[in-house]
Amino acid sequence: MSNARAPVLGHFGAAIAGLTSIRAYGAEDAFKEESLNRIDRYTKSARMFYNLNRWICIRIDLIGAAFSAGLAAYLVYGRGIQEASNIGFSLNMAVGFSSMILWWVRVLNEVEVSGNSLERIDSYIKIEQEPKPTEGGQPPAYWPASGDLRVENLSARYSTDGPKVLQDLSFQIKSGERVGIVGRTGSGKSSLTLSLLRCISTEGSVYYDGIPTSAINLDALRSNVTIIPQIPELLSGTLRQNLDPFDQHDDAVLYDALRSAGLFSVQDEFEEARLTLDSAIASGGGNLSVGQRQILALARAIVRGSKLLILDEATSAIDYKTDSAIQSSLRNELHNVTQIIVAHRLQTIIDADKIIVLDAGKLVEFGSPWELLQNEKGMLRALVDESGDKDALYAAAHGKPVAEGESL
Ligand SMILES: Nc1ncnc2c1ncn2[C@@H]1O[C@H](COP(=O)(O)OP(=O)(O)OP(=O)(O)O)[C@@H](O)[C@H]1O
Repeated sequence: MSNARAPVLGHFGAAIAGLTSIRAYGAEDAFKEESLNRIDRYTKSARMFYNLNRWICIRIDLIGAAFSAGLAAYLVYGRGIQEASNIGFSLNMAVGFSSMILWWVRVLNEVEVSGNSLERIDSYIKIEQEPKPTEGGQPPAYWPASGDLRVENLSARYSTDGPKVLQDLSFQIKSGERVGIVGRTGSGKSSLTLSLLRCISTEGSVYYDGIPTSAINLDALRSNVTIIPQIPELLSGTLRQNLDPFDQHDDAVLYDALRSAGLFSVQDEFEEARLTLDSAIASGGGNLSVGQRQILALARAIVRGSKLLILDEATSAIDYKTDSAIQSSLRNELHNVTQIIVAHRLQTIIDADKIIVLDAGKLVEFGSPWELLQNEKGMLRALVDESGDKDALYAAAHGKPVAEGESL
């Protein structure tokens, strides 16, 4: 019965969360049917459970009643006349005893049913865990003083027997550099960001400010790197709580971060629905657009002040104008912060200090954008040539506007 109840509740929760999509795709009937099937399954076992309960109740009551009646007959008509007080006491105990037996049966039954939850907790405990923090894994207090990153022969895979999704990557990023990662879909861009955080199993070495990341505790590493994923996660509460959950900064710092992240360039100061520090945020950021969520995640990253900031297509849902405003704020506001930017949109990273081009998990090009564009057979050049605004990209990579008719 416990096993059948969870799917009913899960399906109900999912249906409520996706109500708009269900209505939009006209999938009400399919959902209703699935829901009824799950309720049927639950009802079958629930009915059996309650019937068994009644079964045992009636039998124990009958046995109890027969025992009490037998005792009463014995006490009244049996050998020697007993005192009324003794008879009353014995009968009272006999009736109480039979209801106690029933109570015990019910309690034991409950324990068995609840054991199911223990079994589940046990199976969760037995899943493979990440290494626990150790004394030796504590980094020095000054670490990280810079965002220097050195990667040597880094390979990664999602499971121990899975294929290598990154193969022998080696590169070095100086503190404060903006580095773009480009490559076709599935080339390993997101996997590279995950392996820097040791979220997937890796081989080779990654040195962050001179210390190998494999030698430090995971919590220390991850609290010193900020990653903004494609769809950022927000918590329910106010915008202030989302930016600064531990109440460590004042409003001026938070407003500055919001400005740097570009929030004020996408909303009007007098707009009724504009976001302020006191705006309520629904769980998961459900009441914000994906673009707004990305801007808030950026602001949160600025407030955290890590030395290494990874943006995984973090501005993919923002229009080009706002994206370039954000990129220029990131360039100007985050001094001495190394930025690794995974971008599909080449405009976002074409003026980066360096670009890493990945292809099928291998690093095929690494250098400044202009340098890479000189290589006629290069992959970055091919990607730029394929794109719609090739000229603007060349100009941005070169750092100056290209005059009409000038040869690239
Ligand atoms: N959770 C996963 N388990 C197993 N393999 C995965 C997983 N996620 C990605 N992969 C594999 O890793 C390879 C690289 O994927 P990755 O997500 O890093 O690519 P990407 O360059 O970021 O792509 P995109 O531009 O579409 O985001 C792919 O071949 C993919 O099949």
